[in-house]
Amino acid sequence: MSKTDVDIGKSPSFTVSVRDLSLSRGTALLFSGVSFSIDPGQLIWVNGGNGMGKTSLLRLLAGFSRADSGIIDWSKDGRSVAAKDLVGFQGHHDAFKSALTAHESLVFWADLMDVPDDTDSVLKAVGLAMRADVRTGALSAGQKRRLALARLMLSKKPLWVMDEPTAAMDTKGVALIHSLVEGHIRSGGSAIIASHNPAQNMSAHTRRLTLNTLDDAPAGAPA
Ligand SMILES: Nc1ncnc2c1ncn2[C@@H]1O[C@H](COP(=O)(O)OP(=O)(O)OP(=O)(O)O)[C@@H](O)[C@H]1O
Repeated sequence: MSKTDVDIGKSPSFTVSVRDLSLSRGTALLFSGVSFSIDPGQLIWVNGGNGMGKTSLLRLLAGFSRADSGIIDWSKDGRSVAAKDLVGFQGHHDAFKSALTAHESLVFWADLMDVPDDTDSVLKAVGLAMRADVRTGALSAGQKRRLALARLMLSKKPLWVMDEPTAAMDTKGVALIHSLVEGHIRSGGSAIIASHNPAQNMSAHTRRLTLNTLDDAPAGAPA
């Protein structure tokens, strides 16, 4: 493990299996026939145009909503577990209270997630050590994204589900995300990333899932 790798504890053996998932919104079929599985050390890159259902799929994977049909099985050490036991989610909304400082926000989340308070080290890892005492309401958009990344590291969850993590990030921020995800995967984690950008080879086991159905043919499994 290198200095920036995330310690996710004793390498858990986990798999998330998705079988024949379909989801509609209103009268529109977003996707159907989506099947894949992800194991430690793997990365799945979810592509698709605006409104194709990337966020909706990620929310299913995080256990926040239910599919119309199909199965998602989250398993750890051979036993089915709840999504929250495996998945750390980084979405579009940061969910930080604007009156709390960056440091206070992470202390709050560490307590809520019942994980060790490694606040200082994760703030440093995302380049926010010097902004630790700034209210989150006064952070820039990119700094808020970095803080959300720090919370994801803090969560110690083995599967990172990330929705457009590079949005609002500068070039250094994009490189930082790539290296943190690489480190996470190297230390036995995995990641599912939705992005408009082409897939990045952050893992030797990178696959791509393209959502392009919207009311027509089923989306295929990742190549
Ligand atoms: N709760 C909801 N109620 C009704 N429609 C919804 C709901 N959530 C999503 N949708 C619709 O489902 C479609 C897919 O939305 P989603 O956010 O998953 O797309 P996306 O691929 O992430 O898009 P983008 O690239 O623009 O972020 C959109 O047409 C959206 O309006």
